[in-house]
Amino acid sequence: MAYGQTGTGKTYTVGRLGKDDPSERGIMVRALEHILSSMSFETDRVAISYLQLYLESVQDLLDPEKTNIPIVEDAKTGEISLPGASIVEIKDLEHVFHLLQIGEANRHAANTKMNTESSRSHAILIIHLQRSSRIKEENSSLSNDTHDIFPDDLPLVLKSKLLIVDLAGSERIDKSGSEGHMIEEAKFINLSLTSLGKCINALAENSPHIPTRDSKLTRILRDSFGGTARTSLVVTIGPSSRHYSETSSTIMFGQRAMKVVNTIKLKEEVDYETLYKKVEREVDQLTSEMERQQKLMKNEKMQLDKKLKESEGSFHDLRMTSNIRIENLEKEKCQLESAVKTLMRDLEEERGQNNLLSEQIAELEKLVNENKQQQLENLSRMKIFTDTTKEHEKEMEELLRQLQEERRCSSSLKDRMSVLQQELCDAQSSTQLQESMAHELEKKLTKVTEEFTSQVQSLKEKISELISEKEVIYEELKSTQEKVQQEMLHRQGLEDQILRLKWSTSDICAEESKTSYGMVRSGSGLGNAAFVSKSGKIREALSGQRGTISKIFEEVGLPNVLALLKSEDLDVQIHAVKVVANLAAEDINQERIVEEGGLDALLSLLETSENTTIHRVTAGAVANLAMNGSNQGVIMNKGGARLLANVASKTEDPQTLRLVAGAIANLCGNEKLHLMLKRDGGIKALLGMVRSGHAEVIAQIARGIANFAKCESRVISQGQLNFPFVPQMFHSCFFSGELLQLQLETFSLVYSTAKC
Ligand SMILES: Nc1ncnc2c1ncn2[C@@H]1O[C@H](COP(=O)(O)OP(=O)(O)OP(=O)(O)O)[C@@H](O)[C@H]1O
Repeated sequence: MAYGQTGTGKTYTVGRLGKDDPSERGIMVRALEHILSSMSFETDRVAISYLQLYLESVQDLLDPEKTNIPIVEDAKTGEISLPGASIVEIKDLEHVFHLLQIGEANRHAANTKMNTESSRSHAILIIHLQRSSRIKEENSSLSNDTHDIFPDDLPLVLKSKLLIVDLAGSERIDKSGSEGHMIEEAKFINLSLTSLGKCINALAENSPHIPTRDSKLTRILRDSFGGTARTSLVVTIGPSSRHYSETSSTIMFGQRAMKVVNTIKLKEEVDYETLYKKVEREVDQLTSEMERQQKLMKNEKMQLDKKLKESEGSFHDLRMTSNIRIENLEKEKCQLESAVKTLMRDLEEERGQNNLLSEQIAELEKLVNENKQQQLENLSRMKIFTDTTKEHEKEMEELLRQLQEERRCSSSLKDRMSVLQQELCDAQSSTQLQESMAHELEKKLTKVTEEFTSQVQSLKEKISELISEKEVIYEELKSTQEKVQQEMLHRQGLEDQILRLKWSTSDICAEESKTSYGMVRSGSGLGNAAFVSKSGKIREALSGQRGTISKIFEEVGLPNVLALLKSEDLDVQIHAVKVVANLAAEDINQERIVEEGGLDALLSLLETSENTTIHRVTAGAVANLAMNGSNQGVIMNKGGARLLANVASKTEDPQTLRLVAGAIANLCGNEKLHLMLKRDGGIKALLGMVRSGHAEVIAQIARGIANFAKCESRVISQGQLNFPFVPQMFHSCFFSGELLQLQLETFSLVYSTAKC
């Protein structure tokens, strides 16, 4: 900037053209001359705008019609631009002269006292410089994002702007001698210069606020003084002492301006246009390369398709060959399987024969078990035989296991064949490998076949061994059968003996049906002596028969006899009860029969059986057991009185009633059981049997009453005798001669008891 009083040589210093004499040239021409001499038209560009600021209006000196050009400030960078101004690119110095001449011609000037050609406007020459460059990353101040996209060899543009300002004169209005319109000019000039001075002052003082918006001059120069720009100020003064104050003011202005500290910054930015072109070129190259690659791929694909077809043809041939081989192998496999099946059939036949043998052995075991004597011997034989059979079975199992192994071998052969099939499928690329595998498989198959043949041979040998062992077993079986035959004959003899015993027992029972069992023989009741004297002969006969029974009993054993009480055969059951009844007649057997469970079996028969003979004979047996004092309590505890009463209520058979009455009569002999007898209905049943009217029944009833009364007489002193059945008996019975004595004795006892 050239600052100074009017006529002091600002325009002379800055804007002189010096077209013919280079020494006459001002800073504008010299600057452009210097730029043009150092620039390259390939990479660099220089253009100028020539403006004037007149009355706070920006005008284009190169195109005077453009007036009031707006001043635009970039919000981001703070750069000032004048969008409406002409920007003319400079090619050479002549062009510079031409443009500056145009601008000079259009500049507003007026005569002042100070200067006949005083510049009344601020002339501003803006030189736009642009230099293309390529800067590596380390030297670049560009943002990281830009470098991420274009990592190296970036097309960059260095931009610069040189403003050469020829300010209007800075003198005061009065001194300049301006009048009218010129006063207005002077005011605007002073306004802009004053605001320029304020800005310089603020910059010199590092004030936070620079008042650049006060005038258009400071707005245009905003990015050209202070901050990042380099500013040079030419101060022009007049040598005359008359202009002392102006000179002083100008110099002070210059001094303040010297205090302004600037920090220059290089302005560079990416040349996006060039970059775009470059990228576009690269895209074109890549597209053509891609098309070329696609073409190549297409050709390769065609070649590969051709090869694939050829491979498929060869693969088809290979598969055909493989299929033929597989068929051959499967045929061999079928043959092997049929051989295995034949062997299996033979083995099954052998097994069937062995099963038959086992069945026969089981039958033999059944027969042998029937005889206890021979059982142990037969068992030992059977054990030996079973062991032998188990061994044979083990051998058979071993053979079966071997056979299963053969089957497993066969299945593994199948698996191998399937693997071979898979491998054949996979062997698209290698026929040789396929053939070698098939050859190997054939070898394995041959080996397996040989192994199988040898195993079959060994099986055959084992089968022949089995056959010889089977013959030995047959011999043993024959001898065992002969022994069983002998055992059966022996058993037949034993069964004959049992039959004979049954018959003899039947005879004894027939006799007994007319008498009683041992109960009448025992002498616990009243009237016993008379009865014994009358039946003495019978008893002698019975005694002989009981001897026979005792012998059987000793031979067979009580448990076995008692077991027959539960026989399914009614005839056997009846005879068994009869035998037990006779045994119970003996004092020695009575307790033992109860201990061995005979009483339970008899009571069970009384409860469950519907057979009258069973009822009769069982009642006799219970009556005999009831003769024993210790048995009486057991009978009562097991509900014997209740069961006897139940039988008595169901039957009208005098023999049965006689035996039931006898049993209850025996129980009546035990004073401890009287309450239970009453509770279980024994006394009531005894009394109810009077309805029979049969002498022998009445006799037993009377005996029971006598036993009861005899016991009651012993306890009468401790309580009152309740004997309600006596009158009923008197009323119901008739007195036979045989029983008269017994009944008299009974009644006398009853009455004596009642009296007490
Ligand atoms: N160094 C110099 N040598 C010879 N002549 C000079 C010199 N400086 C200025 N002049 C002459 O002085 C006159 C006034 O100069 P100039 O027009 O450059 O002053 P100015 O400061 O630009 O005035 P204004 O501010 O009014 O335009 C001109 O005729 C110029 O030729």
